[in-house]
This record gives sequence, structure tokens and C-alpha cells, in this order.
Amino acid sequence: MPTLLSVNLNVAALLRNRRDHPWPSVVGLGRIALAAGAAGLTVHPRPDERHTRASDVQDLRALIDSEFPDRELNVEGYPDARFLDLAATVRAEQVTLVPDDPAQATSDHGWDFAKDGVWLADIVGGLKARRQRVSLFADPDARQMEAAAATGTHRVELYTGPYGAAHSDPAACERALTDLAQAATEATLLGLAVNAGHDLTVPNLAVLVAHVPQIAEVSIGHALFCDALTYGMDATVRRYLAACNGTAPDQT
Ligand SMILES: CC(=O)[C@@H](O)[C@H](O)COP(=O)(O)O
Ligand SMILES: NCC(=O)COP(=O)(O)O
Repeated sequence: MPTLLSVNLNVAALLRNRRDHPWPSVVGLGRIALAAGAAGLTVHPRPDERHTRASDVQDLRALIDSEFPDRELNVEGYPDARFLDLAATVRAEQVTLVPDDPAQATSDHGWDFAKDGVWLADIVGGLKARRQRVSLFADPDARQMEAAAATGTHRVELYTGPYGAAHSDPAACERALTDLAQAATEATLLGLAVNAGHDLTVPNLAVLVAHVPQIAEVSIGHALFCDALTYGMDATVRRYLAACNGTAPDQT
């Protein structure tokens, strides 16, 4: 199965929020991403609404329902009451739970399943009862996959931050790839599907899917929007789709 691409729109919302204007349009950029072939849209609405707002998530639900009913909305965040209410209201096809502190600049680690597993299992059960797919943000550590699976989750999203940060260090990159491949293999053996995300780029994505072919879906925002400044949104999404299939277009 090819690795699917979910386009994270947080950066579009961040840019929009610089001024009291409705542009760039988060929905408009989501529409371009889906028309170009993305399988879904991701948002990570943080409590301070510094980028995606609850209203954006509702507008994206309406976009998918009205124009792209075969695509998915993936809502990521820390599972407090506000987040879980929003994920239910917008009927997110996939809910990705992330252990973020509200003060965090961005996500930088996965769950500690030994510590939080029992609490997470209860939340996972509630989401599954609503027929929502659940994914848990996880460090690329094969030893944690058994405790992740014990929560009852459908998937884990492997945190690719260390892999993304290793772009100028081939040995560190190799180590990060090995960690990701081992974690994905263990997760698959335990019956979990595997997503991945954070700091993925066109060149590192093509290498990742070649080494870790089990990855069902990647969610990408930051680098994709950086590239869109050069190539435009439609062409950029197509470049990431090509990378999902193992082809890395030149970064010229
Ligand atoms: C869980 C994850 O890796 C992404 O959702 C990332 O946290 C994006 O969030 P920001 O756009 O707030 O950096
Ligand atoms: N889950 C990762 C995500 O949605 C996007 O992360 P990034 O590409 O903005 O680092």
C-alpha cells in the first residue's frame, strides 16, 4: 500500500493570524491540497489558538463533506475536554493524541506509555466507541510499542523529529532510520498501523518510505508550506505525493 499524505494546515493559519484578515484562506489551501491528491487534512488546534482555531476545524469538516467526501480529517492534540469535544463535533475520521504541554512551542516527544497507558486506554476506548480511528504520538522506540498496543489504539504516529534534525549528519540519520524501522516493525507485529510525522521534507520523506514501507500515512506541514512559497501549493503537494511514492524531485 502506498504511504498516504495528510497536509497539516497549521502554518496557513499561523500566517493568517498575523493580521485581522481572512487570508491566506485555510480552507482555500486545504482545497488545493485535496484537489492535488492529498488523502486528508491535519490540524493541531492548540489551546491558545495561535494557529488553527476551532472554527477552522469546523470549516475544514464542511469542505471535506461538501467537496471531498472520500478524504479524511485528522485532528491532533492533547486530550483535554476542549480537544475531545472538538474532535467529536467535527467527526474527525482520525484523532491523534499528543502529549503536549500548552506552553510547548511544538511537539517534541511521544507518550510515556508506561506512565499514561491506563489513562490513555480509557480515552482511546471513548473515541473508538464513536467509531473514530485513534493514533497515539510515539517516540521511535520499539520497546514502547507493546504498552502502546495495550491502550487499544488503532495506530501509532512515530515522531520523526530526530530524523528530520539529522539531515546534515549521515550517521545520525542512519541511526534515526533504524529506530523508526524497528519501532514500525514491532508495532506492525503487534497489530498496530503506523503513521509518521514531524519535520518531514521532500528528500527525507522519499528515503523514509524506502526504509519504512509500513508507514500508512504521513502528516506534513512546516516544510510543505516552506516549499509552497517557492513552488506554489498545488505543485508542492504533488512533489510530496511523489516523495510518498519514493521519488524525490530536485530541491532547485
Ligand atoms: C504532532 C506533530 O508533530 C504535529 O502536529 C506538530 O506538532 C505540528 O504542530 P505545530 O504546527 O504547532 O508545530
Ligand atoms: N503530525 C505531524 C504534522 O502534522 C506536521 O508536522 P510538521 O511537518 O509541521 O513538522
